[in-house]
Amino acid sequence: MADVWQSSMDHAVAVARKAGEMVRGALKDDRTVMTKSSAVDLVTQTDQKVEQLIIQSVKEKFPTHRFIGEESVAAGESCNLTDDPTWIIDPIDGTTNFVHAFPFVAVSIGFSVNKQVEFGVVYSCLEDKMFTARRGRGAFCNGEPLQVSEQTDALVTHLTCVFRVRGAGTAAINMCLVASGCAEAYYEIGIHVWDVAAGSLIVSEAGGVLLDVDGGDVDLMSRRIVAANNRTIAERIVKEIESFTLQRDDAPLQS
Ligand SMILES: O=P(O)(O)OC[C@@]1(O)O[C@H](CO)[C@@H](O)[C@@H]1O
Ligand SMILES: [Mg+2]
Ligand SMILES: [Mg+2]
Repeated sequence: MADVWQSSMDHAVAVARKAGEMVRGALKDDRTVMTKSSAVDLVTQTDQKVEQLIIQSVKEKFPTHRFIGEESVAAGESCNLTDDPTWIIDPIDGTTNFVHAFPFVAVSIGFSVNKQVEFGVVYSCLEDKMFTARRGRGAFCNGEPLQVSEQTDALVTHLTCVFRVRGAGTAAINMCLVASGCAEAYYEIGIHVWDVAAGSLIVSEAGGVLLDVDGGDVDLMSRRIVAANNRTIAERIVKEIESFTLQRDDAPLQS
């Protein structure tokens, strides 16, 4: 049966590649850094230009679709997920890495309909790795199928004291490492929906498990996530985490 979202997904892959070219080009230029919510929340003109590039090109092709983009939200746009087809965009996931030319920098595009992620595209642009997933149809890296690891002993991306730990500095790539079988798990409290919308589908389509840090179902607006190769490891991580609650991404704006 024809896939109604295939042309949107093809467009996402094409525009992510273009965005990656922009990011690679910008690495050769001066990278002027600004801050957003705190001294460690960085943004560059490249983040803003890449988001404009993606949104503009999607608007031309799919004028009725909606957007949640990191830099648009930072500029005051709302962050509410509706049932409408919605592009959830992190133009550069790993801005700190980008500023330092640390080679893990991703363009992340998730696409949801009826609040369900239909496809995810994460382009690790300095590695030239294009991760894709379509709901119900598997996850791929540069066209090769992805499968989570079968290990029962965990290598974890991000913070924890009981497992062996690595971190790429980008939620999107950390999740693709789990999907690729290079790490068994990733967890984080403090991410935003644009960091994980695409990566979450890539993990689940590669056979992985997603949980909230309290062990319930994952909620992409809650700013908390555990992604693992299997339920046993996900639940072990849930047991170890001292969880806390942050203001949700879709909390009403303060006036
Ligand atoms: O602001 P950016 O670069 O889009 O994203 C910030 C980020 O890279 O920082 C954290 C690193 O662990 C992750 O939560 C998240 O993906
Ligand atoms: Mg990000
Ligand atoms: Mg970003």
